[in-house]
Amino acid sequence: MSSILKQRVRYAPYLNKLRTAEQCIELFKHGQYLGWSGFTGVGAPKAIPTALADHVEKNNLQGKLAFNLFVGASAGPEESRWASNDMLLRRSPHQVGKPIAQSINDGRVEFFDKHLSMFPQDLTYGYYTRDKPDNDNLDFTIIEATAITEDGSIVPGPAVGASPEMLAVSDKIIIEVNTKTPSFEGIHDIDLPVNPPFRQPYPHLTSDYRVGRTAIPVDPSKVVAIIETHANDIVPPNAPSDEGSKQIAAHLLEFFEHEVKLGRIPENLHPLQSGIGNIANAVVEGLAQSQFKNLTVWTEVLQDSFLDFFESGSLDYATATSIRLTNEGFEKFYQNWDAYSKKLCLRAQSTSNSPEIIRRLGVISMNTPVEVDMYAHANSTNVMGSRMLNGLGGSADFLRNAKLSIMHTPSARPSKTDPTGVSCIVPMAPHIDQTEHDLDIVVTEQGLADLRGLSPKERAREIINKTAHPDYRDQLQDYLDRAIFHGTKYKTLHEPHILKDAFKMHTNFQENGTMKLQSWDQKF
Ligand SMILES: CC(=O)SCCNC(=O)CCNC(=O)[C@H](O)C(C)(C)COP(=O)(O)OP(=O)(O)OC[C@H]1O[C@@H](n2cnc3c(N)ncnc32)[C@H](O)[C@@H]1OP(=O)(O)O
Repeated sequence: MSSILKQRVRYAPYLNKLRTAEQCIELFKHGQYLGWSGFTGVGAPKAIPTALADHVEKNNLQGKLAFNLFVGASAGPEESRWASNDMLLRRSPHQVGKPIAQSINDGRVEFFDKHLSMFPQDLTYGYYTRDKPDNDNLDFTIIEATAITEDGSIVPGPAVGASPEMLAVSDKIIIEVNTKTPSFEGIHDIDLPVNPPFRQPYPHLTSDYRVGRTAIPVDPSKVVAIIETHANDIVPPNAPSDEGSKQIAAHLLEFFEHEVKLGRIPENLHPLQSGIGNIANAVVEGLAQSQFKNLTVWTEVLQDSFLDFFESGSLDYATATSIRLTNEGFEKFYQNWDAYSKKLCLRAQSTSNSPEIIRRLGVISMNTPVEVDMYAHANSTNVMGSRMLNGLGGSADFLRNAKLSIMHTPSARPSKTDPTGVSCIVPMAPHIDQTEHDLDIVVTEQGLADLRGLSPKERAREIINKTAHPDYRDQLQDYLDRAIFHGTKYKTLHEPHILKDAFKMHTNFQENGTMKLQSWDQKF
Protein backbone atom coordinates (compact mmCIF):
# COMPACT_ATOMS: atom_id res chain seq x y z
CA MET A 1 0.00 0.00 0.00
CA SER A 2 1.60 3.28 -1.07
CA SER A 3 1.74 6.23 1.31
CA ILE A 4 -0.11 8.35 -1.21
CA LEU A 5 -2.98 5.82 -1.23
CA LYS A 6 -3.16 6.05 2.59
CA GLN A 7 -3.36 9.82 2.29
CA ARG A 8 -6.01 9.75 -0.42
CA VAL A 9 -8.27 7.16 1.26
CA ARG A 10 -9.42 8.89 4.43
CA TYR A 11 -11.99 6.21 5.32
CA ALA A 12 -9.84 3.51 6.92
CA PRO A 13 -12.20 0.50 6.54
CA TYR A 14 -11.76 0.67 2.75
CA LEU A 15 -8.03 0.08 3.14
CA ASN A 16 -8.84 -3.40 4.52
CA LYS A 17 -10.52 -4.12 1.18
CA LEU A 18 -7.43 -3.34 -0.89
CA ARG A 19 -7.06 -5.92 -3.69
CA THR A 20 -5.31 -6.25 -7.00
CA ALA A 21 -7.43 -6.14 -10.15
CA GLU A 22 -6.52 -9.80 -10.79
CA GLN A 23 -7.92 -10.78 -7.38
CA CYS A 24 -11.28 -9.34 -8.44
CA ILE A 25 -11.67 -11.36 -11.64
CA GLU A 26 -13.55 -14.16 -9.90
CA LEU A 27 -16.32 -11.70 -8.97
CA PHE A 28 -17.33 -11.31 -12.61
CA LYS A 29 -19.74 -13.67 -14.36
CA HIS A 30 -21.07 -13.77 -17.91
CA GLY A 31 -24.20 -11.66 -18.44
CA GLN A 32 -23.74 -9.32 -15.47
CA TYR A 33 -24.87 -5.70 -15.66
CA LEU A 34 -22.00 -3.28 -15.06
CA GLY A 35 -21.70 0.47 -14.64
CA TRP A 36 -18.41 2.24 -15.30
CA SER A 37 -17.55 5.77 -14.35
CA GLY A 38 -16.20 8.03 -17.10
CA PHE A 39 -17.38 10.41 -19.75
CA THR A 40 -15.83 11.11 -23.16
CA GLY A 41 -12.74 9.01 -22.60
CA VAL A 42 -11.69 10.32 -19.18
CA GLY A 43 -12.34 9.21 -15.62
CA ALA A 44 -13.19 5.61 -16.52
CA PRO A 45 -11.85 2.59 -14.61
CA LYS A 46 -8.73 1.08 -16.11
CA ALA A 47 -7.32 -1.75 -13.96
CA ILE A 48 -10.37 -4.06 -13.73
CA PRO A 49 -11.31 -3.67 -17.42
CA THR A 50 -7.69 -4.42 -18.39
CA ALA A 51 -7.41 -7.42 -16.06
CA LEU A 52 -10.68 -8.85 -17.40
CA ALA A 53 -9.58 -8.33 -21.02
CA ASP A 54 -6.24 -10.05 -20.24
CA HIS A 55 -8.15 -12.93 -18.61
CA VAL A 56 -10.46 -13.33 -21.62
CA GLU A 57 -7.56 -13.25 -24.08
CA LYS A 58 -5.45 -15.71 -22.08
CA ASN A 59 -8.28 -18.22 -21.62
CA ASN A 60 -10.01 -17.79 -25.01
CA LEU A 61 -13.21 -16.61 -23.35
CA GLN A 62 -14.25 -14.30 -26.18
CA GLY A 63 -18.06 -14.17 -26.22
CA LYS A 64 -18.17 -16.40 -23.12
CA LEU A 65 -17.40 -13.73 -20.54
CA ALA A 66 -19.40 -10.75 -21.73
CA PHE A 67 -21.38 -8.01 -20.04
CA ASN A 68 -24.17 -5.50 -20.30
CA LEU A 69 -22.16 -2.30 -19.96
CA PHE A 70 -23.33 1.21 -19.14
CA VAL A 71 -20.99 4.21 -19.16
CA GLY A 72 -22.17 7.85 -18.77
CA ALA A 73 -20.68 8.48 -22.20
CA SER A 74 -17.59 6.96 -23.82
CA ALA A 75 -14.83 5.33 -21.74
CA GLY A 76 -11.15 4.95 -22.62
CA PRO A 77 -9.33 2.45 -24.88
CA GLU A 78 -10.23 -0.39 -22.48
CA GLU A 79 -13.76 -0.29 -23.85
CA SER A 80 -12.46 -0.82 -27.39
CA ARG A 81 -10.49 -3.82 -26.14
CA TRP A 82 -13.67 -5.27 -24.66
CA ALA A 83 -15.44 -4.77 -27.97
CA SER A 84 -12.61 -6.47 -29.90
CA ASN A 85 -12.81 -9.43 -27.49
CA ASP A 86 -16.60 -9.78 -27.75
CA MET A 87 -16.97 -8.86 -24.08
CA LEU A 88 -19.99 -6.64 -24.68
CA LEU A 89 -23.53 -7.99 -24.91
CA ARG A 90 -25.31 -4.66 -24.57
CA ARG A 91 -24.03 -1.09 -24.38
CA SER A 92 -25.55 2.33 -23.80
CA PRO A 93 -25.69 5.34 -24.16
CA HIS A 94 -22.70 6.79 -26.08
CA GLN A 95 -19.45 5.27 -27.31
CA VAL A 96 -16.39 6.35 -29.25
CA GLY A 97 -13.87 4.17 -31.06
CA LYS A 98 -13.74 2.11 -34.25
CA PRO A 99 -13.84 -1.36 -32.56
CA ILE A 100 -16.96 -0.59 -30.55
CA ALA A 101 -18.77 1.11 -33.43
CA GLN A 102 -17.81 -1.87 -35.58
CA SER A 103 -19.17 -4.37 -33.05
CA ILE A 104 -22.48 -2.46 -32.98
CA ASN A 105 -22.68 -2.26 -36.77
CA ASP A 106 -21.66 -5.92 -37.15
CA GLY A 107 -24.61 -6.81 -34.93
CA ARG A 108 -22.42 -8.28 -32.16
CA VAL A 109 -23.49 -5.72 -29.54
CA GLU A 110 -27.02 -4.56 -28.73
CA PHE A 111 -26.53 -0.81 -28.43
CA PHE A 112 -29.25 1.64 -27.50
CA ASP A 113 -28.94 5.37 -27.60
CA LYS A 114 -30.51 7.73 -25.11
CA HIS A 115 -30.31 11.41 -24.25
CA LEU A 116 -27.46 11.76 -21.76
CA SER A 117 -29.66 13.69 -19.33
CA MET A 118 -32.21 10.88 -19.30
CA PHE A 119 -29.98 7.85 -19.30
CA PRO A 120 -29.01 7.99 -15.58
CA GLN A 121 -32.55 8.51 -14.33
CA ASP A 122 -33.95 5.74 -16.55
CA LEU A 123 -31.27 3.47 -15.14
CA THR A 124 -32.44 4.27 -11.62
CA TYR A 125 -36.05 3.56 -12.69
CA GLY A 126 -34.89 0.00 -13.49
CA TYR A 127 -35.79 0.36 -17.19
CA TYR A 128 -32.51 -1.09 -18.44
CA THR A 129 -32.31 -4.02 -16.06
CA ARG A 130 -35.96 -5.07 -16.33
CA ASP A 131 -35.04 -8.36 -18.01
CA LYS A 132 -32.60 -9.38 -15.29
CA PRO A 133 -33.73 -12.66 -13.75
CA ASP A 134 -33.15 -11.39 -10.18
CA ASN A 135 -35.06 -8.16 -10.94
CA ASP A 136 -32.13 -6.35 -9.40
CA ASN A 137 -30.32 -3.29 -10.79
CA LEU A 138 -26.58 -3.11 -11.63
CA ASP A 139 -24.44 -5.98 -10.35
CA PHE A 140 -21.29 -3.85 -10.09
CA THR A 141 -20.24 -0.27 -10.55
CA ILE A 142 -16.53 0.18 -11.12
CA ILE A 143 -15.59 3.77 -10.46
CA GLU A 144 -12.36 5.69 -10.68
CA ALA A 145 -11.75 7.96 -7.68
CA THR A 146 -8.98 10.42 -6.93
CA ALA A 147 -9.74 10.56 -3.19
CA ILE A 148 -12.08 9.10 -0.57
CA THR A 149 -13.48 11.31 2.18
CA GLU A 150 -13.78 10.51 5.91
CA ASP A 151 -17.28 9.05 5.48
CA GLY A 152 -16.32 6.87 2.52
CA SER A 153 -17.72 9.22 -0.17
CA ILE A 154 -16.04 9.13 -3.55
CA VAL A 155 -14.20 12.09 -5.08
CA PRO A 156 -14.17 11.41 -8.83
CA GLY A 157 -11.48 12.49 -11.27
CA PRO A 158 -12.00 14.42 -14.51
CA ALA A 159 -15.55 13.15 -15.07
CA VAL A 160 -18.70 12.80 -12.98
CA GLY A 161 -21.03 11.47 -15.69
CA ALA A 162 -23.65 8.99 -14.48
CA SER A 163 -21.64 7.84 -11.44
CA PRO A 164 -24.04 9.20 -8.74
CA GLU A 165 -26.95 7.23 -10.20
CA MET A 166 -24.90 4.11 -10.92
CA LEU A 167 -23.57 4.03 -7.37
CA ALA A 168 -27.06 4.56 -5.99
CA VAL A 169 -28.49 1.51 -7.76
CA SER A 170 -25.52 -0.83 -7.78
CA ASP A 171 -25.44 -4.00 -5.75
CA LYS A 172 -21.64 -3.91 -5.31
CA ILE A 173 -19.00 -1.26 -5.88
CA ILE A 174 -15.31 -1.46 -6.77
CA ILE A 175 -13.27 1.71 -6.45
CA GLU A 176 -10.11 2.27 -8.48
CA VAL A 177 -8.17 4.98 -6.66
CA ASN A 178 -5.93 6.68 -9.21
CA THR A 179 -2.84 7.94 -7.39
CA LYS A 180 -1.04 8.97 -10.60
CA THR A 181 -3.29 11.99 -11.11
CA PRO A 182 -3.63 14.68 -8.45
CA SER A 183 -6.75 14.61 -6.30
CA PHE A 184 -9.59 16.51 -7.96
CA GLU A 185 -11.20 17.26 -4.60
CA GLY A 186 -13.10 20.55 -4.60
CA ILE A 187 -13.75 20.75 -8.32
CA HIS A 188 -16.98 18.75 -8.33
CA ASP A 189 -20.46 19.82 -7.41
CA ILE A 190 -22.70 16.81 -7.09
CA ASP A 191 -26.49 16.69 -7.27
CA LEU A 192 -27.88 13.41 -6.01
CA PRO A 193 -30.57 11.46 -7.83
CA VAL A 194 -34.07 11.92 -6.43
CA ASN A 195 -36.91 10.32 -8.35
CA PRO A 196 -40.48 11.57 -8.81
CA PRO A 197 -42.69 12.28 -6.96
CA PHE A 198 -40.04 13.63 -4.58
CA ARG A 199 -37.78 15.42 -7.07
CA GLN A 200 -37.27 19.14 -6.42
CA PRO A 201 -36.55 21.93 -8.94
CA TYR A 202 -32.86 22.52 -9.63
CA PRO A 203 -31.86 25.77 -7.89
CA HIS A 204 -29.21 26.74 -10.50
CA LEU A 205 -29.66 30.28 -11.77
CA THR A 206 -26.13 30.86 -13.09
CA SER A 207 -23.34 28.67 -14.47
CA ASP A 208 -21.29 29.03 -11.30
CA TYR A 209 -24.04 28.02 -8.86
CA ARG A 210 -22.92 25.26 -6.50
CA VAL A 211 -25.00 23.03 -4.28
CA GLY A 212 -21.78 22.41 -2.32
CA ARG A 213 -21.42 18.62 -2.32
CA THR A 214 -17.92 17.76 -3.51
CA ALA A 215 -18.04 13.96 -3.30
CA ILE A 216 -20.52 11.18 -4.13
CA PRO A 217 -21.88 9.45 -1.02
CA VAL A 218 -22.02 5.64 -1.08
CA ASP A 219 -23.12 2.93 1.26
CA PRO A 220 -19.69 1.64 2.41
CA SER A 221 -21.07 -1.88 2.91
CA LYS A 222 -21.52 -2.13 -0.88
CA VAL A 223 -17.82 -1.50 -1.52
CA VAL A 224 -16.25 -4.91 -2.05
CA ALA A 225 -12.76 -3.83 -3.14
CA ILE A 226 -10.51 -0.88 -3.71
CA ILE A 227 -7.60 -0.98 -6.13
CA GLU A 228 -4.74 1.44 -6.50
CA THR A 229 -4.08 2.47 -10.11
CA HIS A 230 -1.40 4.58 -11.74
CA ALA A 231 -2.57 5.09 -15.34
CA ASN A 232 -3.30 8.36 -17.08
CA ASP A 233 -6.30 8.93 -19.30
CA ILE A 234 -5.30 8.79 -22.94
CA VAL A 235 -6.93 11.46 -25.11
CA PRO A 236 -5.72 11.74 -28.71
CA PRO A 237 -4.42 15.17 -29.83
CA ASN A 238 -7.03 17.54 -31.23
CA ALA A 239 -6.83 18.27 -34.95
CA PRO A 240 -6.02 21.95 -35.55
CA SER A 241 -9.00 23.86 -36.89
CA ASP A 242 -9.14 24.01 -40.68
CA GLU A 243 -10.14 26.89 -42.95
CA GLY A 244 -13.78 25.76 -43.24
CA SER A 245 -14.18 25.58 -39.47
CA LYS A 246 -12.72 29.06 -39.12
CA GLN A 247 -15.22 30.39 -41.66
CA ILE A 248 -18.06 28.77 -39.71
CA ALA A 249 -16.76 30.42 -36.53
CA ALA A 250 -16.62 33.79 -38.32
CA HIS A 251 -20.25 33.47 -39.51
CA LEU A 252 -21.34 32.63 -35.96
CA LEU A 253 -19.49 35.55 -34.39
CA GLU A 254 -21.06 37.93 -36.88
CA PHE A 255 -24.47 36.49 -36.03
CA PHE A 256 -23.88 36.89 -32.27
CA GLU A 257 -22.84 40.52 -32.79
CA HIS A 258 -26.04 41.09 -34.76
CA GLU A 259 -28.18 39.52 -32.04
CA VAL A 260 -26.50 41.61 -29.35
CA LYS A 261 -27.05 44.76 -31.40
CA LEU A 262 -30.76 43.96 -31.68
CA GLY A 263 -30.95 43.29 -27.93
CA ARG A 264 -32.00 39.66 -28.24
CA ILE A 265 -28.99 38.44 -26.26
CA PRO A 266 -26.84 40.27 -23.70
CA GLU A 267 -23.37 41.60 -24.47
CA ASN A 268 -21.74 38.66 -22.72
CA LEU A 269 -24.06 36.35 -24.70
CA HIS A 270 -25.62 33.53 -22.66
CA PRO A 271 -23.90 30.43 -21.27
CA LEU A 272 -22.41 28.53 -24.18
CA GLN A 273 -22.54 24.82 -24.95
CA SER A 274 -20.13 23.51 -27.49
CA GLY A 275 -19.80 19.94 -28.78
CA ILE A 276 -16.55 18.16 -29.55
CA GLY A 277 -14.49 18.19 -32.74
CA ASN A 278 -12.77 20.50 -35.13
CA ILE A 279 -15.62 22.96 -35.71
CA ALA A 280 -16.43 23.26 -32.00
CA ASN A 281 -12.76 24.01 -31.31
CA ALA A 282 -12.66 26.68 -34.02
CA VAL A 283 -15.76 28.35 -32.54
CA VAL A 284 -14.20 28.38 -29.07
CA GLU A 285 -10.94 29.78 -30.53
CA GLY A 286 -12.95 32.43 -32.40
CA LEU A 287 -14.78 33.45 -29.23
CA ALA A 288 -11.50 33.64 -27.30
CA GLN A 289 -10.14 36.09 -29.87
CA SER A 290 -13.37 38.09 -30.21
CA GLN A 291 -14.60 41.26 -28.57
CA PHE A 292 -17.00 39.28 -26.35
CA LYS A 293 -16.01 39.38 -22.68
CA ASN A 294 -17.24 37.93 -19.35
CA LEU A 295 -18.50 34.83 -21.10
CA THR A 296 -19.70 31.73 -19.30
CA VAL A 297 -19.99 28.12 -20.39
CA TRP A 298 -22.64 25.55 -19.45
CA THR A 299 -21.70 22.45 -21.37
CA GLU A 300 -20.99 18.74 -21.02
CA VAL A 301 -17.35 18.45 -22.14
CA LEU A 302 -14.44 20.86 -21.78
CA GLN A 303 -11.54 20.35 -24.17
CA ASP A 304 -8.04 21.86 -24.40
CA SER A 305 -9.37 24.85 -26.33
CA PHE A 306 -11.17 25.95 -23.13
CA LEU A 307 -7.85 26.39 -21.32
CA ASP A 308 -6.83 28.93 -23.98
CA PHE A 309 -10.29 30.45 -23.69
CA PHE A 310 -9.68 31.00 -19.94
CA GLU A 311 -6.22 32.41 -20.66
CA SER A 312 -7.63 34.89 -23.17
CA GLY A 313 -9.40 36.53 -20.21
CA SER A 314 -12.78 36.37 -22.00
CA LEU A 315 -14.17 33.36 -20.11
CA ASP A 316 -15.30 33.94 -16.54
CA TYR A 317 -16.65 30.51 -15.62
CA ALA A 318 -17.17 27.08 -17.18
CA THR A 319 -19.06 24.03 -16.00
CA ALA A 320 -19.40 20.58 -17.55
CA THR A 321 -19.56 16.93 -16.55
CA SER A 322 -16.15 16.04 -17.97
CA ILE A 323 -12.85 17.75 -18.62
CA ARG A 324 -11.40 15.82 -21.55
CA LEU A 325 -7.87 17.07 -21.94
CA THR A 326 -4.86 15.74 -23.77
CA ASN A 327 -1.78 14.88 -21.66
CA GLU A 328 -0.41 18.32 -22.44
CA GLY A 329 -3.72 19.91 -21.46
CA PHE A 330 -3.86 18.04 -18.15
CA GLU A 331 -0.26 19.11 -17.34
CA LYS A 332 -1.23 22.73 -17.93
CA PHE A 333 -4.39 22.24 -15.90
CA TYR A 334 -2.52 20.73 -12.90
CA GLN A 335 0.18 23.42 -12.98
CA ASN A 336 -2.48 26.14 -12.80
CA TRP A 337 -4.86 24.20 -10.55
CA ASP A 338 -5.53 27.09 -8.17
CA ALA A 339 -6.62 29.43 -10.94
CA TYR A 340 -8.67 26.90 -12.95
CA SER A 341 -10.35 25.25 -9.98
CA LYS A 342 -11.93 28.57 -9.00
CA LYS A 343 -13.37 29.05 -12.47
CA LEU A 344 -14.53 25.59 -13.25
CA CYS A 345 -16.80 22.90 -11.86
CA LEU A 346 -17.80 19.38 -12.86
CA ARG A 347 -21.35 18.12 -12.27
CA ALA A 348 -23.36 14.96 -12.80
CA GLN A 349 -24.48 14.58 -16.42
CA SER A 350 -28.11 14.65 -15.28
CA THR A 351 -27.38 18.23 -14.12
CA SER A 352 -25.03 19.42 -16.88
CA ASN A 353 -27.52 18.21 -19.49
CA SER A 354 -30.70 19.03 -17.60
CA PRO A 355 -33.34 20.44 -19.97
CA GLU A 356 -34.75 22.47 -17.07
CA ILE A 357 -31.47 24.29 -16.44
CA ILE A 358 -30.51 24.65 -20.11
CA ARG A 359 -33.81 26.37 -20.85
CA ARG A 360 -33.68 28.52 -17.72
CA LEU A 361 -30.15 29.78 -18.43
CA GLY A 362 -30.92 30.45 -22.12
CA VAL A 363 -27.94 28.37 -23.22
CA ILE A 364 -26.54 28.90 -26.73
CA SER A 365 -26.01 25.38 -28.05
CA MET A 366 -23.71 24.44 -30.95
CA ASN A 367 -23.22 20.90 -32.27
CA THR A 368 -22.09 19.08 -35.41
CA PRO A 369 -24.46 16.73 -37.25
CA VAL A 370 -23.83 14.13 -39.94
CA GLU A 371 -26.26 16.02 -42.17
CA VAL A 372 -29.17 18.46 -42.07
CA ASP A 373 -32.12 18.31 -44.41
CA MET A 374 -33.64 21.26 -46.17
CA TYR A 375 -36.52 21.48 -43.68
CA ALA A 376 -34.06 21.48 -40.73
CA HIS A 377 -34.25 17.94 -39.45
CA ALA A 378 -30.77 16.78 -38.48
CA ASN A 379 -29.09 13.41 -38.31
CA SER A 380 -26.41 13.24 -35.60
CA THR A 381 -25.88 9.51 -35.42
CA ASN A 382 -26.64 7.12 -38.27
CA VAL A 383 -24.79 7.38 -41.59
CA MET A 384 -27.14 6.47 -44.45
CA GLY A 385 -29.83 5.98 -41.81
CA SER A 386 -28.18 2.81 -40.50
CA ARG A 387 -24.47 2.96 -39.55
CA MET A 388 -24.11 4.11 -35.95
CA LEU A 389 -21.28 6.55 -35.32
CA ASN A 390 -20.91 7.63 -31.66
CA GLY A 391 -24.46 8.22 -30.54
CA LEU A 392 -26.69 11.14 -29.79
CA GLY A 393 -24.70 12.23 -26.75
CA GLY A 394 -26.08 15.38 -25.26
CA SER A 395 -26.78 17.06 -28.58
CA ALA A 396 -30.55 16.85 -28.30
CA ASP A 397 -30.62 17.66 -24.57
CA PHE A 398 -29.09 20.98 -25.52
CA LEU A 399 -30.55 21.65 -28.96
CA ARG A 400 -34.15 21.09 -27.94
CA ASN A 401 -33.91 23.33 -24.89
CA ALA A 402 -31.40 26.02 -25.83
CA LYS A 403 -32.35 29.64 -26.43
CA LEU A 404 -30.34 29.47 -29.65
CA SER A 405 -30.04 25.99 -31.18
CA ILE A 406 -27.24 25.92 -33.71
CA MET A 407 -25.97 23.11 -35.92
CA HIS A 408 -22.64 23.71 -37.59
CA THR A 409 -21.39 21.44 -40.33
CA PRO A 410 -19.18 21.50 -43.41
CA SER A 411 -21.47 21.97 -46.41
CA ALA A 412 -19.89 18.90 -48.04
CA ARG A 413 -17.48 16.15 -47.09
CA PRO A 414 -15.14 14.14 -49.31
CA SER A 415 -16.07 10.67 -50.49
CA LYS A 416 -13.48 8.14 -51.69
CA THR A 417 -13.76 9.37 -55.27
CA ASP A 418 -15.03 12.95 -55.04
CA PRO A 419 -13.68 15.78 -52.84
CA THR A 420 -17.25 17.04 -52.38
CA GLY A 421 -18.98 13.67 -52.82
CA VAL A 422 -21.12 13.96 -49.69
CA SER A 423 -23.49 16.88 -49.31
CA CYS A 424 -24.31 17.62 -45.66
CA ILE A 425 -27.46 19.37 -46.84
CA VAL A 426 -29.89 16.79 -48.19
CA PRO A 427 -33.56 16.70 -49.23
CA MET A 428 -34.61 14.34 -46.43
CA ALA A 429 -32.45 13.04 -43.58
CA PRO A 430 -32.55 9.22 -43.50
CA HIS A 431 -32.39 9.34 -39.69
CA ILE A 432 -33.53 12.21 -37.47
CA ASP A 433 -32.19 13.09 -34.03
CA GLN A 434 -32.93 16.82 -34.00
CA THR A 435 -36.24 17.81 -35.48
CA GLU A 436 -37.34 20.89 -37.44
CA HIS A 437 -38.99 22.03 -34.18
CA ASP A 438 -35.64 22.17 -32.40
CA LEU A 439 -33.21 24.01 -34.67
CA ASP A 440 -32.86 27.79 -35.04
CA ILE A 441 -29.66 28.14 -37.02
CA VAL A 442 -27.77 26.00 -39.55
CA VAL A 443 -24.32 27.23 -40.45
CA THR A 444 -21.69 25.94 -42.87
CA GLU A 445 -18.55 27.57 -44.27
CA GLN A 446 -20.84 28.89 -47.05
CA GLY A 447 -23.03 30.93 -44.70
CA LEU A 448 -25.62 30.99 -41.96
CA ALA A 449 -29.31 30.15 -42.31
CA ASP A 450 -31.52 31.80 -39.70
CA LEU A 451 -34.61 29.60 -39.50
CA ARG A 452 -36.44 31.26 -36.64
CA GLY A 453 -40.10 31.81 -37.42
CA LEU A 454 -39.87 30.44 -40.97
CA SER A 455 -42.29 27.98 -42.54
CA PRO A 456 -40.78 24.73 -43.90
CA LYS A 457 -40.62 25.99 -47.50
CA GLU A 458 -39.04 29.27 -46.36
CA ARG A 459 -36.55 27.26 -44.31
CA ALA A 460 -35.68 25.13 -47.33
CA ARG A 461 -34.91 28.20 -49.46
CA GLU A 462 -32.82 29.75 -46.67
CA ILE A 463 -30.87 26.52 -46.07
CA ILE A 464 -30.23 25.85 -49.76
CA ASN A 465 -29.23 29.43 -50.61
CA LYS A 466 -27.12 30.16 -47.56
CA THR A 467 -25.54 26.86 -46.53
CA ALA A 468 -25.45 24.30 -49.36
CA HIS A 469 -22.19 23.70 -51.19
CA PRO A 470 -22.24 25.34 -54.65
CA ASP A 471 -21.79 21.85 -56.18
CA TYR A 472 -25.23 20.90 -54.78
CA ARG A 473 -27.18 24.15 -54.66
CA ASP A 474 -28.91 23.79 -58.06
CA GLN A 475 -29.59 20.10 -57.50
CA LEU A 476 -31.27 20.81 -54.15
CA GLN A 477 -33.21 23.76 -55.57
CA ASP A 478 -34.37 21.51 -58.39
CA TYR A 479 -35.63 18.95 -55.87
CA LEU A 480 -37.47 21.66 -53.94
CA ASP A 481 -39.10 23.04 -57.13
CA ARG A 482 -40.22 19.57 -58.17
CA ALA A 483 -41.50 18.79 -54.66
CA ILE A 484 -43.51 22.03 -54.67
CA PHE A 485 -44.94 21.17 -58.11
CA HIS A 486 -45.85 17.70 -56.81
CA GLY A 487 -47.27 19.19 -53.58
CA THR A 488 -49.39 21.68 -55.53
CA LYS A 489 -50.97 18.80 -57.42
CA TYR A 490 -51.61 16.65 -54.33
CA LYS A 491 -52.31 19.51 -51.87
CA THR A 492 -49.31 18.54 -49.71
CA LEU A 493 -47.56 21.86 -49.72
CA HIS A 494 -46.75 22.21 -46.03
CA GLU A 495 -43.51 20.24 -46.22
CA PRO A 496 -43.41 19.00 -49.79
CA HIS A 497 -41.49 15.84 -50.62
CA ILE A 498 -41.40 13.33 -53.45
CA LEU A 499 -40.84 10.11 -51.58
CA LYS A 500 -39.47 8.16 -54.53
CA ASP A 501 -36.74 10.82 -54.95
CA ALA A 502 -36.12 11.93 -51.36
CA PHE A 503 -33.19 9.56 -50.80
CA LYS A 504 -31.80 9.52 -54.35
CA MET A 505 -28.72 11.49 -53.29
CA HIS A 506 -27.98 8.86 -50.63
CA THR A 507 -28.66 5.97 -53.01
CA ASN A 508 -26.36 7.50 -55.60
CA PHE A 509 -23.66 7.87 -52.95
CA GLN A 510 -23.99 4.19 -52.04
CA GLU A 511 -23.95 3.05 -55.67
CA ASN A 512 -21.66 5.60 -57.33
CA GLY A 513 -19.63 7.19 -54.52
CA THR A 514 -21.07 10.68 -54.86
CA MET A 515 -24.30 12.48 -54.03
CA LYS A 516 -24.10 14.34 -57.37
CA LEU A 517 -26.96 13.10 -59.55
CA GLN A 518 -27.07 13.14 -63.32
CA SER A 519 -30.74 14.07 -63.01
CA TRP A 520 -33.62 13.63 -60.56
CA ASP A 521 -35.12 11.19 -63.08
CA GLN A 522 -32.09 8.92 -62.69
CA LYS A 523 -33.14 5.31 -62.01
CA PHE A 524 -31.43 2.89 -59.59
C1 LIG B 1 -20.51 13.48 -25.49
C2 LIG B 1 -21.22 14.45 -26.28
O1 LIG B 1 -22.38 14.37 -26.41
S1 LIG B 1 -20.39 15.80 -26.99
C3 LIG B 1 -21.69 16.95 -27.39
C4 LIG B 1 -22.41 16.79 -28.68
N1 LIG B 1 -22.59 15.42 -29.12
C5 LIG B 1 -23.02 15.13 -30.33
O2 LIG B 1 -23.35 16.00 -31.11
C6 LIG B 1 -23.06 13.66 -30.64
C7 LIG B 1 -23.26 13.35 -32.10
N2 LIG B 1 -22.22 13.95 -32.95
C8 LIG B 1 -21.07 13.32 -33.27
O3 LIG B 1 -20.81 12.20 -32.90
C9 LIG B 1 -20.12 14.08 -34.20
O4 LIG B 1 -20.39 15.46 -34.09
C10 LIG B 1 -20.33 13.62 -35.70
C11 LIG B 1 -19.74 12.22 -35.85
C12 LIG B 1 -21.76 13.65 -36.13
C13 LIG B 1 -19.57 14.59 -36.60
O5 LIG B 1 -18.29 14.79 -36.10
P1 LIG B 1 -17.06 15.00 -37.11
O6 LIG B 1 -15.83 15.17 -36.29
O7 LIG B 1 -17.41 16.08 -38.05
O8 LIG B 1 -17.07 13.59 -37.80
P2 LIG B 1 -15.99 12.83 -38.66
O9 LIG B 1 -15.46 13.74 -39.71
O10 LIG B 1 -15.02 12.15 -37.77
O11 LIG B 1 -16.95 11.74 -39.34
C14 LIG B 1 -17.31 10.57 -38.67
C15 LIG B 1 -17.69 9.53 -39.71
O12 LIG B 1 -18.97 9.85 -40.25
C16 LIG B 1 -18.89 9.97 -41.64
N3 LIG B 1 -19.83 11.02 -42.04
C17 LIG B 1 -19.97 12.21 -41.45
N4 LIG B 1 -20.92 12.91 -42.08
C18 LIG B 1 -21.37 12.14 -43.08
C19 LIG B 1 -22.36 12.30 -44.07
N5 LIG B 1 -23.06 13.42 -44.18
N6 LIG B 1 -22.60 11.30 -44.92
C20 LIG B 1 -21.88 10.15 -44.84
N7 LIG B 1 -20.91 9.94 -43.91
C21 LIG B 1 -20.67 10.92 -43.06
C22 LIG B 1 -17.44 10.33 -41.90
O13 LIG B 1 -17.05 10.04 -43.23
C23 LIG B 1 -16.73 9.47 -40.88
O14 LIG B 1 -16.72 8.13 -41.36
P3 LIG B 1 -15.65 7.04 -40.85
O15 LIG B 1 -16.12 6.65 -39.48
O16 LIG B 1 -15.76 5.92 -41.83
O17 LIG B 1 -14.32 7.73 -40.86
